[in-house]
Amino acid sequence: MSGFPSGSDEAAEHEALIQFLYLAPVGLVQADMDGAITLINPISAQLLMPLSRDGGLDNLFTALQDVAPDLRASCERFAAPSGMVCDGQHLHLHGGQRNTPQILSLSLLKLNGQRLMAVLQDVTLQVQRERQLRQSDAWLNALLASITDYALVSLDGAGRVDQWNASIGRVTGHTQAIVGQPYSVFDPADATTPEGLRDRLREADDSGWSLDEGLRLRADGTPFWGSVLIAPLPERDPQAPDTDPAYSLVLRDITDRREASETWRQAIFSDHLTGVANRRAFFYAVEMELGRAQRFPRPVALVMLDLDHFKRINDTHGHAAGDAVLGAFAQALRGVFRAVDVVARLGGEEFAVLLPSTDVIQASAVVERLRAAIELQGVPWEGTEIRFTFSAGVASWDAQVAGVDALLHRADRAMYAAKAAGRNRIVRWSPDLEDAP
Ligand SMILES: Nc1nc2c(ncn2[C@@H]2O[C@H](COP(=O)(O)OP(=O)(O)OP(=O)(O)O)[C@@H](O)[C@H]2O)c(=O)[nH]1
Repeated sequence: MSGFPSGSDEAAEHEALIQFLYLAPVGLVQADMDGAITLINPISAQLLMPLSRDGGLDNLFTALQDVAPDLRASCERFAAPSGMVCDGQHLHLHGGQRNTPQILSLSLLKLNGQRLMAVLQDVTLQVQRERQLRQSDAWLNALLASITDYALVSLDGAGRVDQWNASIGRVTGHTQAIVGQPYSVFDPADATTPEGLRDRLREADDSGWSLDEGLRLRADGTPFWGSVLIAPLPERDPQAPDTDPAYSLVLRDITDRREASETWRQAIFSDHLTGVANRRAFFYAVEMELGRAQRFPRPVALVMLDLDHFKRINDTHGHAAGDAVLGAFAQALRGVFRAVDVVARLGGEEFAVLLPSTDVIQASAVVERLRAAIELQGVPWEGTEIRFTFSAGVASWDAQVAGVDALLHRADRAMYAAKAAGRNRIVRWSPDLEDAP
C-alpha cells in the first residue's frame, strides 16, 4: 500500500486493495498528509459519519476534530518517514446507544511522506468488559482484605500452593515461602499422607468440592481448628500441566465453633478413660479408609493390641491401678503412632490402631518398637512400679477382605495367636491362622 498503482497489473492490485478495504472487519481509511480522505471502507463511514458536522466525510482530521483535536498536529510532528503515529488511541463518542459512550479505537499509520492509513474499531463492548473485570478484581481484593477468618489459596494441579495472598498471612502467619509447597503445609506433620492429599483433589474433581475439618498449624506452630474446602477452578483444562492453577482452597479458622461442639463430640467419639477414639469412632474411621482404599488402592494396616494378664494387675493393685495402666498405655500408643493413624480403645484392655497408607511390615515395625519400650517402662503406682506387656496382631487390607469386620477378624486372629504363643509378642496375620482352633 505504498501508493496508487498505474499499470494494468497495478490496476488489478488497486482493485484488490479496494476489495480488501470493503471486506475488512475493521474500519480502514486512507488519507493524504492533510487528512483528505482518498479511500474509505463502509465500516469507517459508519463509524465516522455520526462525527461529521456537515454530513460529509472529506477529511479525516476534520471528521475527528471533536474527539481527537490533536491528531493533525501529531501527524505534523511525526518526523519519521513512516511508522505508527498513534496506536489504539481510545476516542470517546458521546450520545451512543442508551446514553453509554461509544468508544472507538484509532490507530494511525504513516505509510510514507504522502499517505496515512487509519484503522478504526468500535471497542465499546471490549472496554466495558475490561472495566467489569477490573471492577470484579477490585471487589474481590476488597473482600480478601476485609475478611479476617478465611484464607484463600490457589493450588496447582498437584495440590501445591500456587499463590500467596494477605488473607493466608492473616489466618496462618505463613509467608510467600509456602508457594510451591503441598497444601498439607497447613496440617501438623504426619497428619496426612500423600495419598490422602491426592484423594481430596480427586474428590473435588469428582463431586465439585471436598470439605474437611481438623487440627491445623499456624506458621509459629500454634494449633487451630480449621475447615478446608477445596474446589476445582471452573473451566479448567483437564490436560493442563500440573503446574497450572487448578483448585481454590478456602481455609477457615473455626476454633470458636469447634470449642462449642467439642464437648459433645468428645462424648460421642472418645473413650472416657483414656481420651483416645472409642469403638464407634474407630469403626467409622476404618470404614472410611477401606472405602478410599477400594477406590484408590493403597495399603491399609490394622493392629489389635491386648494387655497381657491385665486381670492380675487389677487383682494385685486394684481397679484404679488398672485404669492408670490403661491411661499410660494409651499415651504410649499416641506417642509412637502418627497423627494420621487412628488409635482407639475398643473396650476393656483391648486397643486397635488403623494405619492408612502403611503395609503390614511397616506397621509391625512400629508395634515392635512400642512393645520393646513398654516392656521396659513401668507405671508408677503408690510407691511401686507396675510392669506390663501386651500382645498384638497385625493385618492388612487386600481384595479378599470384605469390610471392617473381616479386617478386624484377621487382626484379632493374629492377636490371639500372639497370646497363644506366650504373649508379649506380635504376630502378623497369615491364611493358616484361619485353620487354627
Ligand atoms: N481397671 C480396669 N479393668 C478393666 C476395665 N475393663 C475391663 N477390665 C478388666 O480387664 C480384665 C481382662 O481380663 P481377661 O479378659 O481375663 O484378660 P487378661 O487378664 O488380660 O489375660 P490375657 O488377655 O489372656 O493376657 C478383667 O479383669 C476386667 O475386669 C477397665 O476399664 N478398667
